[in-house]
Amino acid sequence: MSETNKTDAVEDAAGKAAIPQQASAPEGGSAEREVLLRVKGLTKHFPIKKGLLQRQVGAVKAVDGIDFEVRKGETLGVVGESGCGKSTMGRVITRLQDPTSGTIEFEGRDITRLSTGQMRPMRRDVQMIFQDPYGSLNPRHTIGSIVSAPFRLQGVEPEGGVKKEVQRLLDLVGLSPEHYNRYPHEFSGGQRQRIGIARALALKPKLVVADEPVSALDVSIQAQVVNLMDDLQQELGLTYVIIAHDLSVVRHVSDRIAVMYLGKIVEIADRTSLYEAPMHPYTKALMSAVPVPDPKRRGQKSERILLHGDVPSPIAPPSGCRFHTRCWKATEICKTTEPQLVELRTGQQVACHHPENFADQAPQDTVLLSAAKKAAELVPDAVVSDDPAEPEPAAEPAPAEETVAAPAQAEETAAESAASEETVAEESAPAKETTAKETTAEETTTEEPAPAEETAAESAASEKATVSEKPASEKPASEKPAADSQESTDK
Ligand SMILES: Nc1ncnc2c1ncn2[C@@H]1O[C@H](COP(=O)(O)OP(=O)(O)OP(=O)(O)O)[C@@H](O)[C@H]1O
Repeated sequence: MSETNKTDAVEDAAGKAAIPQQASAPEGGSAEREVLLRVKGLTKHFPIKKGLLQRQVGAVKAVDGIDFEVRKGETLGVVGESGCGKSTMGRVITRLQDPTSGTIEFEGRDITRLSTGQMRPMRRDVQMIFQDPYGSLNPRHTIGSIVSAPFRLQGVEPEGGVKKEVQRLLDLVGLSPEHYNRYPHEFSGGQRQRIGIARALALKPKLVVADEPVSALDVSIQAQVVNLMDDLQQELGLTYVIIAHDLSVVRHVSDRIAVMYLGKIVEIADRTSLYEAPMHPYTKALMSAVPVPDPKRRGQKSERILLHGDVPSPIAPPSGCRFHTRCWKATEICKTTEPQLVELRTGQQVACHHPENFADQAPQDTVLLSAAKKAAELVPDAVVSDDPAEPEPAAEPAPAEETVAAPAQAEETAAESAASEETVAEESAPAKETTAKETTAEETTTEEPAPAEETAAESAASEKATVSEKPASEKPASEKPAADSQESTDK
């Protein structure tokens, strides 16, 4: 968002979103900047306790060893499916929650173990914007009281007095200073989010962590809030970490993007590389669900990679690569050895044994796991017609050969899989025979659900999934790939 040159608002395929398209960040520009936040080996495990003695019987591994840096003035987007640990990561790096292990450095200073008192001066520099503009403002407090709270808590007396400064902040976020004495219920969702932003900016922070800042808002209002955050970044030199599951929003706001899966960062790269040449299969599947509002691509067919199966439990994540239970490229090494996050291209770090758009990191390991053959499916998106009056043809069903593996080495692996299916007795039915009741090998061995696991499952189910987590046959008719001509392009 930092090097944004706003151009005209772009409508997406459904003609509804109006988030401004940004100019690409100059190559390498972001990398040259000073590091503001450095996170190393960060973990956050929530203990699961049972019995009278409340003995710990396990842990939800919400964040499980992540490393990244945020540079001054940049926007780092963090994406991933529901329950992958994005919000927990945001709360831990702002020290709203204590990490289990790892280190967090802010401006070169280790803040990992600072006490609440020691953290107080740092709170001015690190602020958070919350997802829910309805729940994050106290309904009994006036806007003036809410926005001035940081001054009271920090004992800061702004020049010209608190009221004048609050009114300036309200004006800065596009609200009338006369709203000072009103209550949150008198405002719309978008206005409330502006109030939350004004509160976060009161103490002139250096880093703002925004957790799903626009997901609770109407699409038209989302664009306004995104624009506002962008303007404020340029005006105040802010650094953002923006957590979101809406890939269109992340694409428009971020300089670099980190992709999380089950508590791990699987890929981190600048926006252009990530969207144009994703290297982790999971990133590729996520990106295939992003609508491209490019008039030149009208009339062309596009395809989405539909991942089968639920996200595994963060209580007992799969061995090796955590994505191997849903990956169409998974081989034995993926099951046994955890891939490290390494820089395979300049500025693009990936944790994968068999990356896309790059040389295979484990070329000796070529035999696909049986689960890999039914892990993903290629679903043709609806053809977008040039003529808005012309009805869109229904998408063709995916040809049988395409149902097993996704692009790149997919043809080869699909052919190999098809051949080995006939010879390997233990292997299950081919992907085209996948039924709603089918489970992967890991699913059958997953431990009995614990309360937190249920929460994760519920949240996963309620997510407006960019990558559908259910087999197509489980979905309502309106969501089935063949019928979702407009809806699928909206997501
Ligand atoms: N306080 C908590 N106690 C126990 N488990 C928790 C707690 N907070 C989060 N979790 C679990 O940690 C995992 C990661 O949750 P988190 O909210 O960070 O994910 P997320 O990627 O932000 O998802 P969403 O997009 O739905 O908010 C989930 O399985 C969740 O149930």
